[in-house]
Amino acid sequence: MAPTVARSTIDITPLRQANLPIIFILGGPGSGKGTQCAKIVEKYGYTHLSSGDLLRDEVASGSERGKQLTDIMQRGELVPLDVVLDLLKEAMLSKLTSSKGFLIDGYPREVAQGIQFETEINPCALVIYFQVSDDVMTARLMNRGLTSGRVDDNEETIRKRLDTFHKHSLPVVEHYGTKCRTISAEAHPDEVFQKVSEALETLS
Ligand SMILES: Nc1ncnc2c1ncn2[C@@H]1O[C@H](COP(=O)(O)OP(=O)(O)O)[C@@H](O)[C@H]1O
Ligand SMILES: [Mg+2]
Repeated sequence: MAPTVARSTIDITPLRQANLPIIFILGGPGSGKGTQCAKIVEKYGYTHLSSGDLLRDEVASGSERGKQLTDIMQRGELVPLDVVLDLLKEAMLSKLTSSKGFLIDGYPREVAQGIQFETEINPCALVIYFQVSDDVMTARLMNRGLTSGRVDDNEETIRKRLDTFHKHSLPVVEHYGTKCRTISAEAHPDEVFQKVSEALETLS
């Protein structure tokens, strides 16, 4: 049964008109998206929006919408795409005046999400995909799970998240074709960031 989660109604005209660069950051769980985004924010002044963090914040807020999300996330499944898009729009609007652009981390999780985002907001300027083997992602997440307190950093849920990623998110990489830069991300974070910087500098 498809879960129902409340929608919001907000006017995003200012967001569309500002036309700031939008970069989708793709990669499996534990591929280093958060780590690299933090470095991009520091060097380039972009705003980092992690769909996972926005969802977790919404859950933590105790709102009705948050309660509806909790069960879905604990199962390692994807939440309804409209809800994630609402949260992203709200966050982007709130950062509009202070931002040089947006890093959309962990989104789109599936092709339909990307199409909906670009139709309702603006087309993305670039897509970066961090490529990491399942074994390395699993090891990193088990390690992160020791301290993260995240309900989904456990072996069972990690396996499901990897499956979900392969099934729904790899087609996104293909969908974006030459707009997507694939970066091998098993090396040290500084080495990975070197390649990220090169990709970003093709934008300006
Ligand atoms: N290049 C890297 N090499 C080794 N460990 C990394 C690297 N990038 C991230 N990590 C570690 O792997 C875990 C997952 O990274 P994170 O940035 O949270 O991934 P994601 O946001 O893609 O799920 C974290 O514990 C992080 O410190
Ligand atoms: Mg993350």
